[in-house]
Amino acid sequence: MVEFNDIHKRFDNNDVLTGINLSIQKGRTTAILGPNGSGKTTLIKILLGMNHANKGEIFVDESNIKNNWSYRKYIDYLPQIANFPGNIKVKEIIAMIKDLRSQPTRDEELIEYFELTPYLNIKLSHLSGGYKQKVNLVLSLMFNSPFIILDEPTSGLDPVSLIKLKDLLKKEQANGKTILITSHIMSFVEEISDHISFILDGKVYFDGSIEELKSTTEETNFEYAIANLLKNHHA
Ligand SMILES: Nc1ncnc2c1ncn2[C@@H]1O[C@H](COP(=O)(O)OP(=O)(O)OP(=O)(O)O)[C@@H](O)[C@H]1O
Repeated sequence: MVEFNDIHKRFDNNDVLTGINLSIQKGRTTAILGPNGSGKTTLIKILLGMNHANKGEIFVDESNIKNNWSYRKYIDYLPQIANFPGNIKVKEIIAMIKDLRSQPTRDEELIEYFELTPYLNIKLSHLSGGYKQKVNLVLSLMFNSPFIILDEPTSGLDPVSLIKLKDLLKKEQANGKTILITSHIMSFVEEISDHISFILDGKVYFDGSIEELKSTTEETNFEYAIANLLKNHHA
């Protein structure tokens, strides 16, 4: 569904991505993992046209995205840090984002699901981090698009909300959606991902299933398997 071909990205003297080759398969949940600063968010932003690659090409459904951004209509995106003006109320930001796309939305269902009804008249600046994240999840997922990209969706969520998010994503998977996530919470990644792409030193260092990762690293525990990738790399 998405093919990254030899993607390079440099910020000033910082070579962040130095030849990323990666396939995101339709109907699968792919986790892009890697240490802090390895370029996960940068790669997502390049796919969305928010950053420009210095080299390389991206194909979505076999069509080069260069000068053809129509595929973005079919993506729900949760940014790692969503900054909206703090003096706007929850219900107002939801209405504003709804107005941007004239499409049917499922905001009411999601507001109820994340128990946000009592907070609709609260200003964003008055919300806790976890509630802000729940509002961001409603904003990102309300268009019910077939391709979901979530950059650190677990950020600030308490255990009950985390379980709710996992259940919601499992339902989306069952409905055939394609999901791309980044997260540093390995239990979350292990539970919902079909495929792991691990970025290190600007390249894809491991690409395969969780089972393949465990057998490659000879670790039965997923978190240790990821740590093993890093340890062996630096050995
Ligand atoms: N707009 C920018 N200008 C300059 N440098 C940038 C910019 N955006 C990202 N970077 C740098 O690119 C590198 C990769 O950043 P990125 O946010 O993609 O990493 P990440 O893997 O998502 O990290 P984390 O796990 O900490 O969220 C970092 O060194 C970061 O400082």
